[in-house]
Amino acid sequence: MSRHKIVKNMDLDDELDDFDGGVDYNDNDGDNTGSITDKQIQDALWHYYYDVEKSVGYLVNTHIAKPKKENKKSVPKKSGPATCSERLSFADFFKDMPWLNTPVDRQAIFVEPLYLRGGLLGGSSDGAPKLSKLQILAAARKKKAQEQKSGSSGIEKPMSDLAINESSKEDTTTEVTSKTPSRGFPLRKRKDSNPHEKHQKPPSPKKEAPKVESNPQMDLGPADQAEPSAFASTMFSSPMPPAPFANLFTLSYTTIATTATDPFAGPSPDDVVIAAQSKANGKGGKGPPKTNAEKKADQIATGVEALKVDDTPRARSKNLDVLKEWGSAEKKNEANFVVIGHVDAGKSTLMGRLLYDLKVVDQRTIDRYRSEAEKMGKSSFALAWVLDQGSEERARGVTIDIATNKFFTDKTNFTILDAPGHRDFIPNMIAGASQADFAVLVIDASTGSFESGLKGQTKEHALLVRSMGVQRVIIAVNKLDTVSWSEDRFTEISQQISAFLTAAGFLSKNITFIPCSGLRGDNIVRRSTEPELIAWYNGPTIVEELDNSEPVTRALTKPLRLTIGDIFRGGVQNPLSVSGRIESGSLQAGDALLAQPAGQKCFIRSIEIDNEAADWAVAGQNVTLHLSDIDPIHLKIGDVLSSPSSPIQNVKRFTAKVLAFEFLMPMQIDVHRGRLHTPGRITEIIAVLDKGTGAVVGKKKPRIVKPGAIARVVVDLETAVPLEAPGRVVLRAGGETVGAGLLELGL
Ligand SMILES: Nc1nc2c(ncn2[C@@H]2O[C@H](COP(=O)(O)OP(=O)(O)OP(=O)(O)O)[C@@H](O)[C@H]2O)c(=O)[nH]1
Repeated sequence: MSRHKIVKNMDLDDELDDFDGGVDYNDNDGDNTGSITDKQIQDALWHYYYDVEKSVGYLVNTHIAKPKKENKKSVPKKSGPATCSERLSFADFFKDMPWLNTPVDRQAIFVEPLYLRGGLLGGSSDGAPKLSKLQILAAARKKKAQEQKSGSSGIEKPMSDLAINESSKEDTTTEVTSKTPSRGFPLRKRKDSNPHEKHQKPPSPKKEAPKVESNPQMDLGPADQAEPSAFASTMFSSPMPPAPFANLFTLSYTTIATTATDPFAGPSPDDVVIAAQSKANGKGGKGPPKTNAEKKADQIATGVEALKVDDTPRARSKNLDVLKEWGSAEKKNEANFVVIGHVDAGKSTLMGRLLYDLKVVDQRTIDRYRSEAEKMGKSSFALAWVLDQGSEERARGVTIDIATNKFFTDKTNFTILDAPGHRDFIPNMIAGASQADFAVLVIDASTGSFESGLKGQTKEHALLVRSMGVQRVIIAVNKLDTVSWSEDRFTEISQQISAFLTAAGFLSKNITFIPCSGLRGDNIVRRSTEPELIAWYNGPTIVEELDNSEPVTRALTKPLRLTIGDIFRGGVQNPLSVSGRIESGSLQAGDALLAQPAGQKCFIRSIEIDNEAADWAVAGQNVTLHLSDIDPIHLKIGDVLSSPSSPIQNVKRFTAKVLAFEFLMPMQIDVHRGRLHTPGRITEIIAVLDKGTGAVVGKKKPRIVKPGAIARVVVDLETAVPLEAPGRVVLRAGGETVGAGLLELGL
């Protein structure tokens, strides 16, 4: 705790009550020596860090024991110890400290060595220092360089900052060649030897160091002066250092009494440490200004960080005609589907079963999950663990983030995007839905669960995927084993959901219902053999229905767009990689990319598709791109990569045609587009539109839009982000989805 905080927390009366010390402070015998005021006591305590004994000693010496006259003599114009606002000399402050009472005959005099001590750990002091060959070589080089340069203002290469050892050697050697005596301790680099500072400031005429009253034997030229430590700065900083040398420190131990200033004028060492710690923890606060050494260390660290990426070799483009390559390649359909539905509907279990029955996951893995899940008392979640890999997801039994997995049928390569059902994780569900070609909506058919799901996320998820452009949905009427494979229950659910989905804009031909049990594996990969079920259903399984999907149309000829879904850093071969689905266009190794919103250019070093190297990729494919020529700080999840020749623009304002999930009015919102989300505000409602024709209905500029209506709204964002028509956006406020729709125009 800092001194100031300690003082704040102290009760002065308590502190005084604790001490009697044999002195009667109220004993006023008419003499001034006995009348010590509260202020004087408080000042004494403050002055002596609440050391009661010292405070009393001081008060007794000053006001009681010594005659008034003498008192005045020793502390002129003062009736107590120096207050905070008054300057206090170190001689006064430390006068009772033993180290300043060293008898004169025992005081040491510092004698400087004549030459720099060379060799290991200073080496022998006989004669001239022994220098290494490297030192001699460096000295000769330095001397030559100095002769060639006029003055001392040459600009060093920023790279030389990285050669810390080398430069320190050079400094030392320079000392030798110029016969400047060493002080016997390592010298720090001077402020004006920082090349970055030289770039910023024009060279200025050489200035004289300020004259400080000191022992001439101990005088150091500014070039030799080390920078003070934080503690030294606090305790010994010169009272009025001229601005240019404010950060230089003179080790004038013999002048302490004359150069001392208020040691508490700046932050205490504790405060410095606390500020540094809180800064390191990212807990706000600007903290104390950085010393030159710290700034330099930062610059070097930044340089090294930047080098890591810049060092990555750039790939040469093969200049392929990617669309031609794509046309002649052997290819299968590729489809991404998102699995949606209310929490605990059985989404992860169903997908785990699908992967298990298709042998994407082996028996041993499932057995391991089962025994681990049993230990946690969650044995029914073993199949869900195929997708729920996070420890928190497993402990809580809920999906938190989108889980992806792949499987292949004869016709199609599928990517599963298993979305979380819990309302708290809707933003992650939106991210998954934004990459999906179609959706599998899982409904819990067990008694009561279907009904609560309808009130929960079943409808919200379905509306969201429709608003995000998904046209086809397969409904898995799940957990039918819990209702004895009841056809009535299946029919009831199908009718209600069908009515809702068609109202939400899905065409009947794009909606399919399949009765199933993910836990048991009925109608997932294999057809059910349950007599009660096969008595009334002999339609396709989930996988058969997935495989019946129409091939996805790809926006191959449109400009390249890829939203970053994940970022990987620190790989040995690939220091920076990103993954995501190519929404439109194509790319190849060696291509330049523009990362928005940062506006930074980078290059594709190499490409991976399904963990295999590839030369190119096209819209619809999920890719991992290894990048070069960009600092990772310019990239984050949700950013968009595009081609520099037809870049996506950052917009701060747009109009959108949205379906209102809740009442809409001018209000604060969050705008979601895939993984990207940013705060903004609905600033204007332009009109309410007819659902079928899109014509304006009612009066223009209404003040409010009812749930279920479609409206054209203007949205202003806090920061510009990459958005363009006809992108899909979701508007959320207070943890609820309030609307979703089509971006019409960036303004
Ligand atoms: N009886 C029965 N239980 C099932 C079936 N499918 C899933 N369950 C159980 O339902 C519970 C929830 O399953 P999950 O797969 O985690 O549900 P989820 O929809 O993925 O949950 P979130 O992702 O957290 O929303 C687990 O205890 C499963 O064992 C089923 O077909 N029949």
